Amino acid sequence: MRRLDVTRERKNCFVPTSEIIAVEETDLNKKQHNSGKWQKMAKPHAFTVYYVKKARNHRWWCSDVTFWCVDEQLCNQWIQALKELLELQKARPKQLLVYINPYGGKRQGKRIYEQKVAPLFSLASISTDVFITERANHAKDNLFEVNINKYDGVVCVGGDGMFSEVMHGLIGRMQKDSGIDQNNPKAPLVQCNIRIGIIPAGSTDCICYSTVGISDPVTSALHIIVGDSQPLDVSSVHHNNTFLKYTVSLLGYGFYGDILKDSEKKRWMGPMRYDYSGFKTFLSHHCYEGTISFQPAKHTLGSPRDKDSCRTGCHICRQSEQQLAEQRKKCGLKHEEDEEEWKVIKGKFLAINVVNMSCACPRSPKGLSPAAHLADGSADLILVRKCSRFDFLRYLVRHTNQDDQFDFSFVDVYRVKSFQFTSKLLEDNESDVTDIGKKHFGQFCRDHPACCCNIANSTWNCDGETLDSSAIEVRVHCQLMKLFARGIEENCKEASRNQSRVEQLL
Ligand SMILES: CCCCCCCCCCCCC/C=C/[C@@H](O)[C@H](COP(=O)(O)O)NC(=O)CCCCC
Ligand SMILES: Nc1ncnc2c1ncn2[C@@H]1O[C@H](COP(=O)(O)OP(=O)(O)O)[C@@H](O)[C@H]1O
Ligand SMILES: [Ca+2]
Repeated sequence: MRRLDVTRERKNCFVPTSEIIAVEETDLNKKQHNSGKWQKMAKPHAFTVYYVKKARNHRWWCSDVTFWCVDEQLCNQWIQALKELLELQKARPKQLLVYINPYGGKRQGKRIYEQKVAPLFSLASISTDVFITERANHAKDNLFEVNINKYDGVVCVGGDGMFSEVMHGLIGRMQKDSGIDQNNPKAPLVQCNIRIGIIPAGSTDCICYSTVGISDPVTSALHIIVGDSQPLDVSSVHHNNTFLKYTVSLLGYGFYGDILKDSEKKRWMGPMRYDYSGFKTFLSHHCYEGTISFQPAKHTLGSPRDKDSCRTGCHICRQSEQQLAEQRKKCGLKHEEDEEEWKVIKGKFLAINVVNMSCACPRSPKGLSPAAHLADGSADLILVRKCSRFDFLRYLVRHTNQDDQFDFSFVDVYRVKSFQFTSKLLEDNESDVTDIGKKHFGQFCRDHPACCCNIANSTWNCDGETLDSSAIEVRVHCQLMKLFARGIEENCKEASRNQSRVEQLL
């Protein structure tokens, strides 16, 4: 194929076809061609290639380059050839179902979608059915009714809560269609092959940040367009053989549960509500007593204290994927009895966090567990035992800097595949239902009334949704669903430098 010269003073660049967004014949009436030698062309022809340009900090944006030539046939041949190359990109979505939460974050979801995302989808010839939610659970309910097979993916515009809603709709629908009882905590769940794309427009946007590396609507739209795919572990939460919720990011009791509960009353403050409630909860310094049991994740190679983080093409997640495939071959969807040992820990805790991913977000760029993996079939259990306010502050500050947040005597971290928690209050009530006196201690610790140990239960923060249950059972389901994402790319700065250094387009 002959080469076309690249016009303008732009540096030449190399773009993999997988990152070309669209190719269009250029409207010469709109495009100025009064620079360089093209000015002298009697009747120029041109086409424009739109492609992904990688900037710093994992940010992507849509750039374009226009090629001019005098030969109309040659120009058309190039357009045709490039369009055929794009047709070969089979992982790209053609039809998407979009849910927008107009009240998430700073209430900008609709504007963000219309101004930043819809034009890119249209450029990439993606058709969309857009649904603006009118109430909580609207998207979830709708997902049980729509003809889901019509779509190549579902996009949610909002925060982690909105993502959680869409995920519950899709996973729930999948289990219902396959006759799986979600109330059975041991039921092997059916994988959800319809990918979800997240356009961040919420308050924390931790799921987007932890899977793409930045909370930026344009970057996320481009990940959807190029058809990226990132498998994701999902944990199910049950109480007494009753299904409560699924979680992919943070399941937190104590500190993060209390922040969430308080912040819900301050929704009008927007994302700032978390700073306000965070400060208030920090000052209240409540700790909670209970029993934790967990099964360590022995199948995975990594550890929560690893220095390396989960990155695009992570070998630890790939190894778990292989194990999963082998297990499926061996047992199909049959449940395999799990006899592995349970470890039990009793104590007083300021925070009990179970995280399926790092939980990195703009507030905490490394996240709650920097070495957690997106798709290894395990979660990191972080226990912050009762300590002084000062020590707890030191711990929190380490969420925002490079220091090791697990290097404290009052913090323990375990990689687990299942986990259970029962609050002391519930244990007492269950073991001694007749001892009515015990129930009247109210908010105070019986051992030391002056300490901050709260006899009342905390609530669970389940991906930003409150969950009131003082006893739960959690199980990690390896790679239960997929996102339009590629994980966090290594050496992003290096990649963007290379992109502009290499010399040829195609
Ligand atoms: C002295 C400085 C202390 C700073 C500590 C900062 C710690 C931040 C950790 C953030 C962890 C985030 C885990 C993600 C949780 C989200 O799923 C949840 C809901 O998100 P969304 O639906 O988008 O609103 N967000 C939260 O629970 C907020 C936690 C904020 C804590 C300050
Ligand atoms: N139209 C709506 N009105 C009220 N709540 C909604 C609506 N659509 C979705 N929700 C709910 O709002 C909650 C928070 O949404 P989210 O997009 O995560 O915003 P934020 O990040 O600010 O919490 C979710 O639980 C979701 O179910
Ligand atoms: Ca994981």
